[in-house]
Parts: sequence; structure tokens; C-alpha cells
Amino acid sequence: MRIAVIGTGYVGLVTGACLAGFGNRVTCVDVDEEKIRGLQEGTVPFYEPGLGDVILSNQRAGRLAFTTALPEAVRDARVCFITVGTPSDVDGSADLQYVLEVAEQIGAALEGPSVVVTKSTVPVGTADRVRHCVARALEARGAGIPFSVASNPEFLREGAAVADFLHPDRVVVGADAPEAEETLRELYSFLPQEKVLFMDIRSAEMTKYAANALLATKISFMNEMARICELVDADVEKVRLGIGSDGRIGYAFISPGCGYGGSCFPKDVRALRHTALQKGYSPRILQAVEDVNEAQKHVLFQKILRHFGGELGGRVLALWGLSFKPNTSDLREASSLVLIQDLLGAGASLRLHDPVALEEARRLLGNRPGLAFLTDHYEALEGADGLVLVTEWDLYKQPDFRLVGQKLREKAVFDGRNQYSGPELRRRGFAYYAIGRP
Ligand SMILES: NC(=O)c1ccc[n+]([C@@H]2O[C@H](COP(=O)([O-])OP(=O)(O)OC[C@H]3O[C@@H](n4cnc5c(N)ncnc54)[C@H](O)[C@@H]3O)[C@@H](O)[C@H]2O)c1
Ligand SMILES: O=c1ccn([C@@H]2O[C@H](COP(=O)(O)OP(=O)(O)O[C@H]3O[C@H](CO)[C@@H](O)[C@H](O)[C@H]3O)[C@@H](O)[C@H]2O)c(=O)[nH]1
Repeated sequence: MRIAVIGTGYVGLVTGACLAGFGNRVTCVDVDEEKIRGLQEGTVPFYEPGLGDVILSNQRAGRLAFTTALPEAVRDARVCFITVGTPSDVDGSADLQYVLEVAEQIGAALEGPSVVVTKSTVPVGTADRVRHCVARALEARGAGIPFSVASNPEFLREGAAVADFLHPDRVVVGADAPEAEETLRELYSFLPQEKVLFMDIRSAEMTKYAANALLATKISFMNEMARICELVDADVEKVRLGIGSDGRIGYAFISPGCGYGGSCFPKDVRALRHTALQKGYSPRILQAVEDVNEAQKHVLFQKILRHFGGELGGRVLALWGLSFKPNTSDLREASSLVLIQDLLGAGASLRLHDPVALEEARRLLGNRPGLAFLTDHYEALEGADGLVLVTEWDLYKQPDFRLVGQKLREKAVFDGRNQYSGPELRRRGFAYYAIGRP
């Protein structure tokens, strides 16, 4: 099948490369010329385990191409996937300008029947707007080309994107035309039939927001439990095991920490809240999920401040892990950025390390006074008054604490992801602080 994928971010690249792997002829389009040039030369624009290999093998086999020329890619595509960004607008709503712009361009370029599929995360009703944009552009050319629209929200996680795409828990397709349903059924025939859930378009669009909102709710709930645990001298990690073992609750997404970040949960919870408010309903749970998360991003800072008697001027701290979660270079809405602002604002100097996000951090944060970027995580500890773990990369899971103690000026560990053993560290002479643990 000929497929066009418009937008070569995490979703577009993974979708395009994986679908090419099933023998489809895929062209990926982006407006970012540098990105496309890099992809044509085999450079993946971000860190995503396994993605480079899938891209390269399909590119070499002639099934996957990259271009900035949308019309050529779209012209004879049986399926056009829209995978551009839908960032938060100032009022919290999803900014649909890129999605609608692409829909218009598809309408201006189509030469044969096609299914236009929204894979970006978009508010309920967007497929209707996409349909309208495509139809208007076709009409403007006087072209009576038949097309249909569908919603196929994506559920992959960064850091595990290829595996998630190839082995999803489910694929959701919202379609209201038989040809759209048939085409997408054929496209996803690499999955067991029962994994592909067909429904009406609006329900499919809503499913994506409901899934992310529920996952974010689990995290905020657990962060709230951690706050209460601290007040009553209970250990949230024991509580986590105790409740996760209940099959009705499960272990997934109940790890407390320094707040959820990334390009999805924060913006999608905001967008869903905005949709509800627009319709006259004030969503109290979503509001609480956001409030708890915002507060949680400052919890580690408060522990650090308290440890140093309320004064951080002249203090140096080493930060391990900057990306919003392990196995990605993505820093969008990362908790580390809030903590860095808090610490710099209080007069501390920071020695930053991340296995892959260091360059992106340098680009974002610039060479401000008080910031040092270190490529070795032990070197980051040198002369620091404490180690702060923000993102739980594997590299940080079993550090040599003898070495950590030697490098640090003051033996203090602030563990934002509950990775270390308090009793063991205290035995070794460290002051140890975690989230929701005595
Ligand atoms: N990142 C994820 O893990 C993930 C997972 C599921 C769903 N989503 C959703 O998928 C969508 C895309 O997310 P992402 O993280 O892949 O985005 P991204 O920001 O990584 O990439 C978007 C790409 O679209 C390109 N683009 C913008 N306007 C364009 C245009 N007019 N024509 C062609 N290309 C254009 C940009 O240059 C950019 O390369 C969002 O709606 C997001 O919420 C993301
Ligand atoms: O128990 C947990 C699990 C996650 N997190 C945090 O939650 C954020 C998001 O993590 P994760 O969901 O693994 O990453 P994303 O790549 O943002 O994926 C989410 O957002 C995507 C975009 O919509 C969806 O496709 C995925 O299904 C959904 O998991 C990160 O900051 C994590 O540190 C926690 O604090 N505790």
C-alpha cells in the first residue's frame, strides 16, 4: 500500500518506518528541511532505541523515503497519516494549526481516492474539521476526488516506541465510511484482529485523551499518597507493592516521583480540561491531577532546601538525569527543568549529567552562570554538596556509592525516583531523602 506520513516526529517516524517494514511503500514528509536532509542521509533526529535500524533497513530496501515535498508524497497515497504536533495553546487547548494546514495541503494535492487519518492527538470533532479542510481544497481545484477521514490515535511511549507500535495492547480506529474501515483493517492485518478496535470517530478521539488522563491520574494519585505517607511515617514503596498486587489496581503507573512530564500527559490533560470547560463542565479530577503534578515538581527542591537549612547560596549540586523519563533525549515539560529553575533561583550551582539529553539541555538552558554540563556521571559529583537523582536511567541504578562518597563534598543524596535503599545509604554515612519514604 502507498502511504504518506506527514510530520516526522516520534509518532510519524515510528509509524512510517514500521509500516514500511510490512512491505508498504511509505513517504515521510516534514517542513523541517534540515531534519529531512538528515533522515535522507540516515540520521535519526532524536534518541529512540531501535528506531535507527528500522529506518535504515527499510530505506535501503527502497520502501521508505523522506521529503519536504508534500504534494508528491500525497498524490497517489491510499492512506495519508497526519502526525504533526498539537502543542498546548496559551489557554490550554490543543493548537490545531499544523493539523488543519496539512489537511488543506492534502486536499490541494490528492489525485486519487485516499483515507486521511489523524494520528496526532486531537480534540473530539477534529476529524470533521479535517474533512472540511480537505473538501474545501479539493473544491477549490474543482477536483471531485473521493476521500474519507479516520481517527487512529497513537498510544506509543517514547523510549519504547518501536516495540509499542509493533506490539500494541490495542489499536483504536474511528471510522464512519466502509472504505476507511477496510483500508485500515488491511493496514493493521499484522495484528490479531481482536486488537484492532473499530468505533465511531468521536469516541476514538476521546479514547486517546481518556487513556492519558487516567494514566496521569494514577501518577498524581500516587504522588498524593507519597505526601500523606511522609506525614504518617509510612513507606509509599511498600504501599505501592501492597496495592499493585491487587489485580484490580495493578503495578503500572503507580510509581511516585518528581511529577510527570513529557510532550503528552501535561498537554493532553490541559486540552481535555479545556474541552470540558468549553462545554460548561468543570472537571474537578483533571484539575486536581494537574495541581498535584505541578506541586510535585517542587517537592525535591523543598527537601534540598530544608537539608541545607533554607540557604542554597554557594552550594553546588549534582543532577543525574534530565530527560522527562529514561531512554529518551526529550526534555519537553521535564521535571528536571523546574528543579533547575528552583535551584538556580535559590543561588545554587549545578553540575548536570544525562546519558543522552545533555546536548539538548545545553541548547535549551544555554551557558548560564551556575550551570556545568558533564559527560561523565561521576565527574558531575566532583566538589558537589549532594547528588540529586531526577530521572531513573539504568546507568544510575547501581552506582558505586564508595566512589560517590569520595567525589561529593558533602554526603547527601536526594532521590526523586525512589531508586536507592535509605538504610544502606545511611549506614554508609549519607543523608538520604526520597519521595514518600521515611
Ligand atoms: N511523542 C509521543 O510519544 C506521542 C505518542 C502518541 C501520540 N503523540 C501525539 O502525536 C502528535 C505528534 O507528536 P510527536 O511527539 O511525534 O511530534 P514532534 O513534535 O516530535 O514532531 C512533529 C513534526 O511535525 C512537523 N510539522 C509541523 N508542521 C508540519 C507541516 N505543515 N508539514 C509537515 N510537517 C510538519 C514538525 O516539523 C515536526 O518534525 C502529537 O499530537 C502528540 O500529542 C505523541
Ligand atoms: O508510574 C509512573 C509512570 C510514569 N511516570 C512519569 O510519567 C511521564 C510519562 O511517562 P510515559 O507514559 O512512560 O511516557 P510518554 O512517552 O509520555 O507516554 C505517554 O504519552 C504518550 C503520548 O500521548 C502515550 O502515547 C503513551 O501511551 C503514554 O504512556 C514521565 O515523566 C514519567 O516519569 C511516573 O511519574 N510514574
